[in-house]
Amino acid sequence: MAVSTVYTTQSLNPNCSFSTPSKTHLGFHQKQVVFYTTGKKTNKRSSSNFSSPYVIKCAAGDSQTIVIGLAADSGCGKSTFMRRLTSVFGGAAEPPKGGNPDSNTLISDTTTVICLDDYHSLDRTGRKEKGVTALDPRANNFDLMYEQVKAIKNGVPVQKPIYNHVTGLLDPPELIKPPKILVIEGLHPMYDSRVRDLLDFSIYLDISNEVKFAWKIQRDMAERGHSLESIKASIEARKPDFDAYIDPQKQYADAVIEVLPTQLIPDDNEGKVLRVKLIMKEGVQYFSPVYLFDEGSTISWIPCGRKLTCSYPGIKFFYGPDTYFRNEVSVLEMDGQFDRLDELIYVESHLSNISTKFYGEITQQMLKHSDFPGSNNGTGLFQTIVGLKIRDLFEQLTASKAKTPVAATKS
Ligand SMILES: Nc1ncnc2c1ncn2[C@@H]1O[C@H](COP(=O)(O)OP(=O)(O)OP(=O)(O)O)[C@@H](O)[C@H]1O
Ligand SMILES: O=C(CO)[C@H](O)[C@H](O)COP(=O)(O)O
Repeated sequence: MAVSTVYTTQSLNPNCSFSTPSKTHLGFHQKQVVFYTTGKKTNKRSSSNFSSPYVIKCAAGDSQTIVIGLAADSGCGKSTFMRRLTSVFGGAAEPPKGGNPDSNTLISDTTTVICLDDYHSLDRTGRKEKGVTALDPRANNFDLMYEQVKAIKNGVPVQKPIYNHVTGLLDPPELIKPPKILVIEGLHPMYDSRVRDLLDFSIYLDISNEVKFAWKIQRDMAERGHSLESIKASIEARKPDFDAYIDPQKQYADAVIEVLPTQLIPDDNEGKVLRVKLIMKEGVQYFSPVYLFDEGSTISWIPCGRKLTCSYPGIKFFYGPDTYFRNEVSVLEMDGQFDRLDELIYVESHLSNISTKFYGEITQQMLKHSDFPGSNNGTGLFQTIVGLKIRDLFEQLTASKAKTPVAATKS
């Protein structure tokens, strides 16, 4: 295999050099390679696959990107969470300017969110031919994911492939420059131990089957015209691989947002009122779990009354210590939904360690995005809180790095 000219990122980082890839680096499919000369495509590619055409090695830059992993199944609220997170840092997130209109990447001043679907090694037809789902590790290129996340973390731009959800094909790659914060979101951010070890913080969105089903119906039936039968069939078809490869990642997460049916309405099967748990691992550097009233105590709180308007079935909070996959955790739980979002300030004022910069910041964020799904319940509240904790973690990590001399080289 001859590699001619590759897209050169050297102009962006003079510390980098290139070499041809090893077999391992190319991984599962090494036949289809894209060659570039300074952004111009010079050789054809197969639509069925794409692997990185080169290996980049760079000396240390001045800055290091902080990497956050967000894992969840498809349709479980990752995009909504990302919009809340980006908003905490100010500014809107947009696809790369002038790039592929079907890019899955979102860039704002501080954050770049890349979707791990872009590391599918098999396109839609390829998966069908091999009889594997996108959740199956064999349909994903973890070698490339690891190399590229590591490169970005070390301040090196990469040419990341794009999985096109419109066509089901792998498109030519896009340039990803190292941001201050890189979020890798998708099915497998914590599956491969090498990628997992690159994460500074990890989150898992754990949506129970009942709720997932209700959300899928809402989106795919109401908004996309799918039939009830096809939605059920698609959930069932994914379930074995979801259980085998996606769900186990939650054991590694620093924070889990678990979404369950309410316990306030007996035998509820509508899935509209939700019980949401924020499970926060203890002992994570730069992350101090949020607490209600008194740290470490076990507390059950019904805030409805004079200061919080509640209609049926009301609102119930719970806070306390627990264990989760043999780790010590703190759990904050909210069951029910807010009638008036402006009154959330009452709840916010009873929470501590929320990493706000001013009184009422959570309420302000929630009001700002009141049209996002989950704004009246624990999903929106806890996503906003995790966003604030990530901002705090980023600021602490940046401050600590500023004090530490930069190492001579990084691998
Ligand atoms: N907190 C929530 N409350 C109610 N519905 C929600 C919530 N979050 C997401 N949904 C529903 O799920 C759908 C998918 O949400 P979103 O696009 O954020 O998920 P996603 O994980 O990014 O999906 P995909 O991976 O398929 O792009 C929304 O259109 C909405 O119907
Ligand atoms: O689980 C998924 C993550 O988003 C998708 O189903 C997977 O990426 C395949 O996408 P498509 O259905 O568009 O071919």
